[in-house]
Amino acid sequence: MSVRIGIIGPGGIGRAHIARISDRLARGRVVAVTDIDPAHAQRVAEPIGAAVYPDDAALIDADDVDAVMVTSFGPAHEGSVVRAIEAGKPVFCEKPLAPTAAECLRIMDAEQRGGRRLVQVGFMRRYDAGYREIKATLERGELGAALIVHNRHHNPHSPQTYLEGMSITDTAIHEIDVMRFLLGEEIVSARVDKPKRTTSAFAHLSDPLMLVLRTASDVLIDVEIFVNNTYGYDIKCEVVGERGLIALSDQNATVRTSPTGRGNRIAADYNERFEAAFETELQEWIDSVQAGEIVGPTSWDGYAAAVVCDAGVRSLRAHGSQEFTVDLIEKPAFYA
Ligand SMILES: NC(=O)C1=CN([C@@H]2O[C@H](COP(=O)(O)OP(=O)(O)OC[C@H]3O[C@@H](n4cnc5c(N)ncnc54)[C@H](O)[C@@H]3O)[C@@H](O)[C@H]2O)C=CC1
Ligand SMILES: O=C1[C@@H](O)[C@H](O)[C@@H](O)[C@H](O)[C@H]1O
Repeated sequence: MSVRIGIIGPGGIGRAHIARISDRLARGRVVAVTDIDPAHAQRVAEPIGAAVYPDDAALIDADDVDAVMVTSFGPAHEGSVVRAIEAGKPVFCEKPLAPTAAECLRIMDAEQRGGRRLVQVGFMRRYDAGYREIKATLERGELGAALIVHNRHHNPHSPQTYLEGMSITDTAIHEIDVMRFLLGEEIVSARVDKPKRTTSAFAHLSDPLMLVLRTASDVLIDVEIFVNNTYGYDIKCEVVGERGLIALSDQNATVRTSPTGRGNRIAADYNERFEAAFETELQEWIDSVQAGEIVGPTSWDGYAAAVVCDAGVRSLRAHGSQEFTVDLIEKPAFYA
């Protein structure tokens, strides 16, 4: 039998996930929808024959909802995730698990009180073939130890609702998580430097930013964050090892040559760039729900990334260029 999924807040990414589950993935079905905008929920639910619920609590408690997806905006995540945990239902929560470490700690407390793992966080880059190849290469020791990592995270445009701080908590959080995944260690400090501002961003936003992180073993990581580059969704990651470099290649399988030169397309958005990763991530989540054992990125991973974000946001608010320590609690045995 298919896993019957209820989705809370199907905006941009939520609708893309519904399309994946309905058209391309196996063993899952979206049967319930809710959104803070009921007319929007109705529009999303109708074509897939799903039921509409007035709020997250009603959807979570519905008898025919086996598992919950939370794709509302970050500040609304904690309430829905905790409700799902308290109802004993597996919950896939888009990143960030929550925008601050304090909210993530409350989610972890609820999950531990319930006594079993129910939460998977939507850190989809862990499922990307390029990042997996980098991780495997580092683990085989072919490049010696990693010393420095350069990252680029560009978006073409950010909306007016994208506020100061989100460059860290909503955007660079992908790099923060994937650096922990690749290097297998925690980040211990964060600093934000502010370069010259672009004229393409809304006035309330500092853009671009440079986030500089240091890990427990002293690997230095930089993340160039630019969410109004005007040209595309551009992601780079290059690890400098003791005996060589390894980097993500451009996302395209082909390179086109024409009278204007040689090149490839830049992805327009996260769906185009990471489609394969999203599909693997969601299929593994559906299968893990069916198997009764959740296996993807945990609440601890969501919390550990949020603590780094907290330090980065503090540096940003201190007008940048000041390093802040990342203070993690001791990892509970529950998440070992
Ligand atoms: N993994 C990835 O690459 C991506 C992850 N995301 C994450 O997904 C989440 C949603 O992002 P988008 O889809 O871009 O946002 P969006 O603004 O397009 O959609 C959010 C939806 O949630 C609804 N909503 C807001 N508060 C709600 C509440 N309290 N209860 C129910 N519904 C509520 C809104 O009405 C809207 O339909 C964010 O946490 C974002 O960081 C978004 C894009 C890509
Ligand atoms: O997760 C995502 C968005 O929420 C975020 O706002 C963008 O900056 C990221 O590129 C995208 O992958």
